[in-house]
Amino acid sequence: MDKLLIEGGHRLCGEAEMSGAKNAALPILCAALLTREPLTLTNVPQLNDIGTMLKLLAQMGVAVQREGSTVTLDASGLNNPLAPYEMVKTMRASILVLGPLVARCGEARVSLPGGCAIGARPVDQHIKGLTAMGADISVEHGYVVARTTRLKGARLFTDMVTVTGTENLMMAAVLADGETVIENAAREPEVVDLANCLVAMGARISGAGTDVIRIQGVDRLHGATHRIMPDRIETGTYLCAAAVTGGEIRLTGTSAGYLDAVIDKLMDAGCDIRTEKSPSFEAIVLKAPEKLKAVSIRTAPYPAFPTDMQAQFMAVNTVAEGTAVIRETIFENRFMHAVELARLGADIRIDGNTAVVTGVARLDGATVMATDLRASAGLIIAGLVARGETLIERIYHLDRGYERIEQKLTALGATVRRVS
Ligand SMILES: CC(=O)N[C@H]1[C@@H](OP(=O)(O)OP(=O)(O)OC[C@H]2O[C@@H](n3ccc(=O)[nH]c3=O)[C@H](O)[C@@H]2O)O[C@H](CO)[C@@H](O)[C@@H]1O
Ligand SMILES: C=C(OP(=O)(O)O)C(=O)O
Repeated sequence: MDKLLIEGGHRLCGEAEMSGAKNAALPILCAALLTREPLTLTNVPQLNDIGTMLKLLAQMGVAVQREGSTVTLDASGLNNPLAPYEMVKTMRASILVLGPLVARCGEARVSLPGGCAIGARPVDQHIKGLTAMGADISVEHGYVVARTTRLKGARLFTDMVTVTGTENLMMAAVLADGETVIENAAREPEVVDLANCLVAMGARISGAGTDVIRIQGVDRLHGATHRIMPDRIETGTYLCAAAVTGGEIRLTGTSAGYLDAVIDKLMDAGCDIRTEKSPSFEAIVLKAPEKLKAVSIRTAPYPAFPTDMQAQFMAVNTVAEGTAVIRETIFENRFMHAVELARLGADIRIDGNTAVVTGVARLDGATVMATDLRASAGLIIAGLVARGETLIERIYHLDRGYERIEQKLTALGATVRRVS
């Protein structure tokens, strides 16, 4: 099993290009199931989750062509509306085939998904919404089994803000009969990116990016070409890595507009951040202070601070001046990186969904274990600033969500090596 060996203490300086967003690309790949015509996507990141999703779609009968970061999907031959456990056990986003399959085929058999073990992560809201639209759904032997004639538009209210729930229901609604209104919808930029792609395919959607999304069902969608939005979590991760090492970096291929909450906190920590913008280009430039100040955060749905950046900020706070309080309100088991950070000498106290992090003068390299995707990112950030060598085990999590991370970090001046 691959491990990552980091020699800490090098400032990150220079330029890195950010990739397309995993959490936008995954739902948008599933949108290809909604049409018989080809969907071409550009800026698709090369990640294990993307590979898994493409295999899943291919075994359903979708023709997949991939050339670098461009993927073309042709679902005219869709003939097997099944998502088997073996293919979906590593990936939460596999549940996103459910809505499109029910809408297009009138049936689906989708294994309950796996993904990061950061909480129970039920899919009851997806099921509740599809049921309200007329699907007959049962859970049998670990599979969601759905059947319907044509879905009917409905007024849907999710009990909590759910990102993939909103995406699944929006994809189901685009081919439903009549109007669907999703209330309490997720406002994440990835939901908006999916809506933009669906609109390019002929869907009628308004309100994406607000908490009420309206969808007028159409009889069919057509092919389109769509560019996947930049990965705001990858961007935030590199900003934290530069901040913690006292570095100065310029990130291209990304956009500050999706990162207000994260950039605000880094500025509170003392970083100097500016954006360079022209109609066709945007870059974010960060210069770290001599000494970072502790910053408290509370995770919540967009536009508030993202849970997917919580581990990285915990790592930043371990060496900042002062004490930070970190509240995780989205996932009940997303502090697993704390005990691993403690191995490096971090001072962290956990009480329920709250972590109190008191900055220490320095971290010391040690062997640690990555427990999920963003925990891995948090450990890398800590390893970059720790004295000596840090060995991170189980980095397969990392390969689900960060494209060419060793190359990008190395180009910025880090000493990072993958070892078996
Ligand atoms: C592939 C993808 O886009 N993953 C992102 C997505 O995950 P994902 O879409 O799985 O996360 P949700 O927004 O659905 O989860 C939010 C909360 O709602 C709960 N819930 C959700 C659905 C449901 O039917 N029932 C229920 O109880 C979850 O357990 C969690 O506590 O949004 C999360 C929150 O921003 C991010 O951390 C993930 O990176
Ligand atoms: C939790 C994440 O991914 P997933 O929802 O795919 O498990 C993430 O991207 O941080």
